[in-house]
Amino acid sequence: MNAALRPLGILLAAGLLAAAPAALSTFAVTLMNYIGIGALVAVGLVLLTGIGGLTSFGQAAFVGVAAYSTAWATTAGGVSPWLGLPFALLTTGLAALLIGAVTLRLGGHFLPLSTIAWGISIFYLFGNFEALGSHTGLSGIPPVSIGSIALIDSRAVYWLIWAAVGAGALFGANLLDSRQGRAVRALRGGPVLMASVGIDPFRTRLVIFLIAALYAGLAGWLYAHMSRFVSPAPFEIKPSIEYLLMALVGGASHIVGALVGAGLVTLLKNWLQDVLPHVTSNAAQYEQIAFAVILIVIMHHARGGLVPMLTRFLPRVRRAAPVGTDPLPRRTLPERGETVLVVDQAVRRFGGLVAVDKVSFELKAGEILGLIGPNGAGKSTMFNLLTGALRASSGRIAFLGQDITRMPQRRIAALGVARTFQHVKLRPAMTLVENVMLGAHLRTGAGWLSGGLRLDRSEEARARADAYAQLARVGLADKAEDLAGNLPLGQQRILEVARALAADPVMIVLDEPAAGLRRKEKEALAALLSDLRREGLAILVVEHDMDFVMGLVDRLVVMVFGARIAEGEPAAIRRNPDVQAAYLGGVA
Ligand SMILES: Nc1ncnc2c1ncn2[C@@H]1O[C@H](COP(=O)(O)OP(=O)(O)OP(=O)(O)O)[C@@H](O)[C@H]1O
Repeated sequence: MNAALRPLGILLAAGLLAAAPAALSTFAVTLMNYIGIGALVAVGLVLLTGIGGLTSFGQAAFVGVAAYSTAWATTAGGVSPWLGLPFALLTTGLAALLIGAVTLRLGGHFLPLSTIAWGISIFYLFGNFEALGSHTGLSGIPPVSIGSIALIDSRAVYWLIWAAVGAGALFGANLLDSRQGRAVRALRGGPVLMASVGIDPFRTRLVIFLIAALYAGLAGWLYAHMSRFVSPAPFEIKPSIEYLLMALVGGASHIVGALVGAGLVTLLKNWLQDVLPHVTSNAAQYEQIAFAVILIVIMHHARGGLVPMLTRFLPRVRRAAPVGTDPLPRRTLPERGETVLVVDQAVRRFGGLVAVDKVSFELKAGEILGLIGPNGAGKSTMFNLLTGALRASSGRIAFLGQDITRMPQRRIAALGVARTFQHVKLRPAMTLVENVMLGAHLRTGAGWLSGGLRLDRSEEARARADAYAQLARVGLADKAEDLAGNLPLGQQRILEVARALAADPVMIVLDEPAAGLRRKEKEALAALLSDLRREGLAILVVEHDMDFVMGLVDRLVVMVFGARIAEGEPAAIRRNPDVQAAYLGGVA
């Protein structure tokens, strides 16, 4: 949305919402309350599913855990509903952590499947638990009171619900524009990308799963004190699917989409419940069929949902470049000439295939080393061993004197190893500057809460200034606010170099950085790498473009069939008969 339109849109929406209780009938206000509760759950699902790519069919069960918790605490325990809220969030949070810890390590379809199992089982638990009123449920739940005013009337509860929706939406939007939010947005880029910039993908998944459950928990608390009665039915798998539908219809990757989706699905459901009994005696089944049809139509025609479909026609918000902000502090690099990397007899086998066969070499600060060899020689595998993306079968790799042979990728990144990828791994829907800021994850420390509450602004400003500086360095500053997915492939490679530099590394490893670059871009890249060498960085380059490599590197290591067949200065390598034979015609 346009920068000027956004506050105007928010003001208009807030004005309409504030006028609604006075303007609408009691029935319509009650409907609005249900929309608000649905919207809260859907905001959590936007973060979890739309942005993080983790599908949950169990959100209604989390709503139920919270609703039952507060119902039980306030009826059997006699505590105030305000105390019921932290209790409800605690039980929901614990349930989410438990389920998340068990299932989030499993990839593929395990999460959706296990959330279905969780959604079904919790429904039966509620229904069979005497203390929770079995299938009859719990009644007599007290309303929430503010001072002496009990929020009994739907017009009174309306304010509480929509204040919660407003706060929840704001927290979600803030979070997405923060350090941890970028981590969530990077989840779809895969674990190797995440770990290469020092992010723990499992932890990120677990926390966003927890946050989505807490949104559902807040909705459950509101629901229990609005209805003043809870029974198992609203928390089974069908409402879970409806919540998911809300997020998908509105636009699974937009917070506003959650609100729009909740509105549309609730209104449609209400309309179907009015109309279908006149048409069929099986209204409930036909309602499900109608929702299934809508879901299929959306999947086919508007995968991103309605909000992105509409905002596509509006100009995107482009932030101004930072002015006068200090960038992030930098580490002290090792002295030039100091050995930073020692690879000693590294071996990596894939079954019977030896992809890296007893390879040894060293790399010094202020040096560019080229790793060359024909296709399948084992260069990328060697790279993956150095960065921790793969473990060596035997041998030893040391970085700055520390044994990193079996170290997890994230810890190696934290020591100062940054990389680019042969197959570019960027987040296309994030801007260039956001992609680069991802690289600075370990140099910043803002947590989830400070991101959501916007307490991270000064650190964010410094990280942005730093990212702009890196983009300026690689010649992409004028495109800083463009989406990375719109860049030509060659420039995407350069953007990966900027992201690697944002980590303030001691060593960068570049996997075919010149592939797809035009001549002028190659020259600019070579000039940049020479500058970095002068600054004392250790640089390792895998490259097929011999002209580029020969004019740039200090030394070359040549690999063929996994083994190192030669090492030396470019001129000597050019003359080496073994190398010429390996390349069938020479490298010159
Ligand atoms: N995960 C894997 N499982 C099985 N074999 C693999 C795996 N990764 C690489 N290999 C094999 O190891 C050998 C070395 O591959 P690698 O990708 O490291 O070569 P490369 O020198 O980087 O080649 P290219 O220049 O084509 O990228 C190849 O035979 C490849 O098929």
